[in-house]
Amino acid sequence: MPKESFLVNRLKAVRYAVRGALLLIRTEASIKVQVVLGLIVTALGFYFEISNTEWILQILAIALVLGVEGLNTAIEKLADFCQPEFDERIGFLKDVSAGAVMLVSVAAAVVGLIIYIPKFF
Ligand SMILES: Nc1ncnc2c1ncn2[C@@H]1O[C@H](COP(=O)(O)OP(=O)(O)OP(=O)(O)O)[C@@H](O)[C@H]1O
Repeated sequence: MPKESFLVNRLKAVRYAVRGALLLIRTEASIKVQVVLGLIVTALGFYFEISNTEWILQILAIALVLGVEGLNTAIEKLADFCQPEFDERIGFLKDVSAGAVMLVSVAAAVVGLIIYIPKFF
């Protein structure tokens, strides 16, 4: 079978990644909540006509939370697949992974507060 070109391989990788992102949004409750929050702050961004720098920080914050949340979901699924039984090591792994989500979420919330508190008050 002829080897597929670099371009075809890259296009396939993009297709799989888009499928993964859609699966994540369709199946994971936590991601749905994060997506809704992302849409709300995006609407606020348009309403308050935030600056380019504020848009960049807001987009990075949203992408960081969704990205880390996605990786956390993948780690949880992989852990459940590798060890469905109770195992302290799996508990540690899942706690650390959830902790990473919490850290970026707190940072994103602080970014949001720094942008919007002055606009509301
Ligand atoms: N197999 C296991 N062995 C030991 N502890 C586990 C195991 N599975 C889950 N835990 C503990 O329960 C916590 C919650 O795990 P769970 O897989 O339900 O994640 P979750 O955060 O509820 O996921 P979701 O994003 O689906 O709501 C983990 O952080 C961990 O402390």
